[in-house]
Amino acid sequence: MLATKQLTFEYGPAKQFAFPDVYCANREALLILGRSGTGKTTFLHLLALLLRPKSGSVVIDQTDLTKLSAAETAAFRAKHVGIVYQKPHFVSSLSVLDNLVLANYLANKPQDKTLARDLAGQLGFGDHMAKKTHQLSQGEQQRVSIARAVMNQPDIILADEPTSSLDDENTDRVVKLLRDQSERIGASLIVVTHDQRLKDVFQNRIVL
Ligand SMILES: Nc1ncnc2c1ncn2[C@@H]1O[C@H](COP(=O)(O)OP(=O)(O)OP(=O)(O)O)[C@@H](O)[C@H]1O
Repeated sequence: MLATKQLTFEYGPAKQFAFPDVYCANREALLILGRSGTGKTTFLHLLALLLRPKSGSVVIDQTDLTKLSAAETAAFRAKHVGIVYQKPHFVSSLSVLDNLVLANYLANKPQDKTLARDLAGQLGFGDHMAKKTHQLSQGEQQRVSIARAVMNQPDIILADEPTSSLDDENTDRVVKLLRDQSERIGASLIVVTHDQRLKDVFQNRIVL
């Protein structure tokens, strides 16, 4: 479960945000729609406490992230939150497999290569595990990002514009993968996007 209350943030006096309260129960999905520049990435980064709000709270299950220290927040995030970034961030010197198990390492969990291979099979990049991530197509990298986001069976999956550069067929595929994976592990799924194609796929949605 993720719930926010009265979240505000500013990059400076000229760029201030007051975000609507959101609630997403376990196993549910929430779509946050907004045009370019309305603050979607900023909001998603606040949900993960990658940015610290000026005021307000972000509660995941029983924990108010805004009450944690920076070190506690990083540890909590690594264990409980899976993030699919707008642009995938990988360690370029590592293989696809090692990028996946790195998520376990960062969460202080045993490296689960069996799960990594299972996910790669389900998401259709099983043949690429020994390659470096830059040797994969953009769509393949996106699927690796989704796999990495679920490697620690997180309580919350946050996805930033996961379909913006994809054609209709791959958009359907990526949305299905995100929903299947989050349902499989019982996580809450929150997607921020300007992609109007997604608005009919998600029952719960808010507009920024
Ligand atoms: N580090 C920063 N410093 C100052 N302003 C910023 C910073 N990051 C973002 N902004 C501004 O805040 C606003 C919201 O940015 P954000 O990236 O959250 O929007 P977005 O809705 O995700 O946009 P897009 O759909 O184009 O990715 C924009 O006007 C942007 O220029």
